[in-house]
Amino acid sequence: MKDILNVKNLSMKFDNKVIFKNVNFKLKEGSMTALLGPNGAGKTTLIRILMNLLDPTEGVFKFDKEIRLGYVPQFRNIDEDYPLSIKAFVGLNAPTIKTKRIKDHIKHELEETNLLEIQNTRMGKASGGQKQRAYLAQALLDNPNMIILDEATASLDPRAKEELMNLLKHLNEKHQMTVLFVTHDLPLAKKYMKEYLYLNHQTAEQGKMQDFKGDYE
Ligand SMILES: Nc1ncnc2c1ncn2[C@@H]1O[C@H](COP(=O)(O)OP(=O)(O)OP(=O)(O)O)[C@@H](O)[C@H]1O
Repeated sequence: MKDILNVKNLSMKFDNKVIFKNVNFKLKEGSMTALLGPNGAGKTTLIRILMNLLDPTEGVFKFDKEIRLGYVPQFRNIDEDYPLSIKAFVGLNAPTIKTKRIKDHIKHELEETNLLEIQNTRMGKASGGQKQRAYLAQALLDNPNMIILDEATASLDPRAKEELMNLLKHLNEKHQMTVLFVTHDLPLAKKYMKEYLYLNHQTAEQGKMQDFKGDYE
């Protein structure tokens, strides 16, 4: 498998505070990587840099030119009276005029994320797992071949966590989706992820998930 991301000598400082320095790593196409590290190690900062939302202090990174990036945040701030249905919420990431092709695409992603049967449920009434899967469906509308998830299982119950992880596994195995998954949940990462990238002490270490020995919690 080819490398789809090459990060070289990446350093980040906020004011004079060094978050990480000289970070080097590569990700392979179709890899499933847990981005691990204690609070404040810079996981979200690294993701924001990779998504071009923040400039690193030093260093470079390069995605393969065929990469289409999707991003799934941790769901939050959806009030109980939020009016949109799950289907309408997912469709926010599609053109306003819903042609048949677009409607079919939305339906396909609702199906892919096990939301089709409850597509008319209001987002405000949906469970945490359903809301989180709606965010995933939204991201999938962009046809990404790499997806970054930032603590997407953090506030889910155990069953909803497993369901989301099984979806990621399916996307990885059936659609060769490359996955980068920020998490503090080591047991979950050990069960579903294949590789790890561990940010700690201002540096990054990479390896096979089954060999991860860090114990930072
Ligand atoms: N825009 C900013 N300006 C100044 N400091 C920042 C900024 N963004 C993040 N930081 C600091 O950078 C450090 C790394 O934050 P970051 O959110 O990347 O860590 P993290 O590994 O994602 O942590 P957590 O696991 O708690 O989410 C923290 O000390 C944070 O306070």
